[in-house]
Amino acid sequence: MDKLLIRGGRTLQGEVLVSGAKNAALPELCAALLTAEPVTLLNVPQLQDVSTMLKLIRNMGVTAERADDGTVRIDASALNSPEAPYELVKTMRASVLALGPLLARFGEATVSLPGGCAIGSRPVDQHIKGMAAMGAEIVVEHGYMIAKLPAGWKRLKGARITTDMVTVTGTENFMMAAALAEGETVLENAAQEPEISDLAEMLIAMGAKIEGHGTSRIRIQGVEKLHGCTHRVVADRIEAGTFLCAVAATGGDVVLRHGRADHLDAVIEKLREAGATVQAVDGGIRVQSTGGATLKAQGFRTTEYPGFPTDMQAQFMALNCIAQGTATVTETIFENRFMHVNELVRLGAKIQVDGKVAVIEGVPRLSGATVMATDLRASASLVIAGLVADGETMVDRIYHLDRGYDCMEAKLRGIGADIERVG
Ligand SMILES: CC(=O)N[C@H]1[C@@H](OP(=O)(O)OP(=O)(O)OC[C@H]2O[C@@H](n3ccc(=O)[nH]c3=O)[C@H](O)[C@@H]2O)O[C@H](CO)[C@@H](O)[C@@H]1O
Ligand SMILES: C=C(OP(=O)(O)O)C(=O)O
Repeated sequence: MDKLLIRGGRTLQGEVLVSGAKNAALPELCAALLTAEPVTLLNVPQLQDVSTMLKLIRNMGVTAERADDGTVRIDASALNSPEAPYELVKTMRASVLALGPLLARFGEATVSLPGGCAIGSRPVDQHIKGMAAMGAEIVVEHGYMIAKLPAGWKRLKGARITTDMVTVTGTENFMMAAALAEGETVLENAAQEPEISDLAEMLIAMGAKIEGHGTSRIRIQGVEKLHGCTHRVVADRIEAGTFLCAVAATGGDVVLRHGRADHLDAVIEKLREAGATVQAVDGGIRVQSTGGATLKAQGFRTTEYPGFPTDMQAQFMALNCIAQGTATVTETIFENRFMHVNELVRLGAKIQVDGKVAVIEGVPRLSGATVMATDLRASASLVIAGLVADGETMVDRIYHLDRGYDCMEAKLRGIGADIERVG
């Protein structure tokens, strides 16, 4: 099993190319199921989750070709098996995004329940509630959501859907299903993440009628058919945010090419308050920092976009570990997203957790050790901690990292980090 070996203490300088967003590419690969015409996605990141999603849609009779330059061509004209089996869904929760497109295009879907994961129980009750509101008959049996249109129906029916909480993949599933439904769908309490807007723009390029994406009320007028399109996947704000935290913590001067500062307001604000200089520059983001104890620890609460993203909580916590002062971090989205804390403590961090709240007291130095990654962003926080720690840090179980970071160690090496993958 691959591990990352990091020799800490280097500052980072140069330029990093930010990849396409995992959380946009995954729903967009599913959106290609909505049409029988070819769809081309550009800037698709090289990630394990993308490979899993391609496997999932190929399993449905879809042709999907991936080129080294990030182009993926999908032809779902021969879609013949509307099923997302447990073996694939269990490794990637985003498989639930097949539910809406399959129901809309094929009139039925059998999608495995994803089950819990390291960061929380992550139920899909809202996805089920929304599809049912559009008329789908949906039961949960033998670990699967089995959904179909009522007898005699050709399409889902538009509906008003108000979810109990803001759900990102829920909003995406409803938007995709509603694009081909009969009549109007209004999504209240919709997620506003940039990935939602990126998906909406792709759907609009396919002929969908969508308004209000990027706000909490999205209106979709269903159309009978969608056509093919070419769409470029938006830059990954979480990858960019991860590099921002890494450079702020180690010190250095790095430009994140293609990074979108306007998608990272809450994180950038905190990095500035911590003492880093972060600016939007032409075609990217520049971060300059003197690193370590010159920074001040920053408290924050994770919330839905445009608030501080839960997917950045672990990485910012790594920075807080070596900053001056004490910070309180509250995780409000997932009930178990502090799995990185015990591993950071193994590196010498001082952190106390009480329920949703972690209190981090900055220490002058971390010292390298072997640590274990437990989920995707926890892995990234351990890499950042390893970059600032004295001596060698070995991060084990980096298959979690490979799920969502495109060539992370090569990108870090390119800006001066001493990091290598070992078997
Ligand atoms: C592929 C993808 O885009 N993943 C992102 C997406 O996950 P995902 O879409 O799974 O997360 P949600 O926005 O749905 O989850 C938000 C909260 O709602 C709860 N919930 C959600 C749906 C539901 O049916 N019932 C329910 O109780 C969840 O358990 C969680 O507590 O948004 C998360 C929150 O920003 C990010 O961390 C993930 O990176
Ligand atoms: C939690 C994440 O992803 P997923 O929803 O795919 O598990 C993430 O990207 O941090």
